[in-house]
Amino acid sequence: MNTGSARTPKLGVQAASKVYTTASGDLLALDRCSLDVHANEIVSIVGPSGCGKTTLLWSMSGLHRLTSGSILLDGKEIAGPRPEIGIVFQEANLLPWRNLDANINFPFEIKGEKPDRAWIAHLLNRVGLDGFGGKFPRELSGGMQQRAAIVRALALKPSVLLMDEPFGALDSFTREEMNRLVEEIWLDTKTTIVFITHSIEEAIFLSNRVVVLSARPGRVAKEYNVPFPRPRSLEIMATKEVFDLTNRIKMDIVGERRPKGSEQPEHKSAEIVRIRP
Ligand SMILES: Nc1ncnc2c1ncn2[C@@H]1O[C@H](COP(=O)(O)OP(=O)(O)OP(=O)(O)O)[C@@H](O)[C@H]1O
Repeated sequence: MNTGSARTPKLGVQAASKVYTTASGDLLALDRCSLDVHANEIVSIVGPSGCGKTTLLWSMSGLHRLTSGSILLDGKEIAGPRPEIGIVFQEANLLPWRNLDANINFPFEIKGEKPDRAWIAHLLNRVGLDGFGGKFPRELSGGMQQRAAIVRALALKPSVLLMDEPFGALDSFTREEMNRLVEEIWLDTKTTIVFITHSIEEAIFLSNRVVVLSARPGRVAKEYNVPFPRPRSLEIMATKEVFDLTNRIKMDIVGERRPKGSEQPEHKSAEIVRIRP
């Protein structure tokens, strides 16, 4: 499914800046933010609230235009949404008047393409929604709706899946279940995933790399490789190494949140930290 080479990042963010024009003036959300995501990686993006995570993800999807800078997919600049890039939002956004099958078919109808039924059946089975195709969103729990949203995105066989805090609204038990599901799907498909979350535990559980953004305007402040073996069992997640890494990232975010007076923080190029398993 992936075509990126070892040299060319699957998704490249180059000096991305985004200014929102608001009633009270211009707001710089991203400031020359650069980041490479390699094929088959799961990269999580964390950072203080309002630092520009969603802005960055939407820019990566082509849904948001950057003020300056560029987004490259397999080395080629993108100028708008691309079929190779799927996205899952915090809300499942299923159409309430369509049943699950019809919701999953919807993007294909828009594109005038035939869905790959065998692949969709495989995905529904993978996420435990076998036999639910005739159900309407109101008949499904929040976790089931989000699983359906993941199937809808993966049905299009994207080579990159962008996930914007997809499990933020779920209870912690369902959230852990969903994290295991994403890991399983990734082990299955090796789809490149960029995942935004407020939960450092979730980021560490899922990722090959965790990227910490600075306080707004967002830039990459730090990166951590996450070398723990997969599947990441409860035992692995309870180790001192995971605990220490969680705390380091927490401290980074708290540090970024601290008021820095009127000066803009000066960001050095991102430090890459390697943790031994
Ligand atoms: N459409 C918009 N118009 C104006 N300002 C916006 C818009 N979208 C986001 N912003 C502002 O840009 C900044 C970054 O927002 P963004 O949602 O990208 O941050 P975030 O890190 O995802 O936030 P959170 O952690 O709260 O989810 C915030 O100050 C936000 O208020």
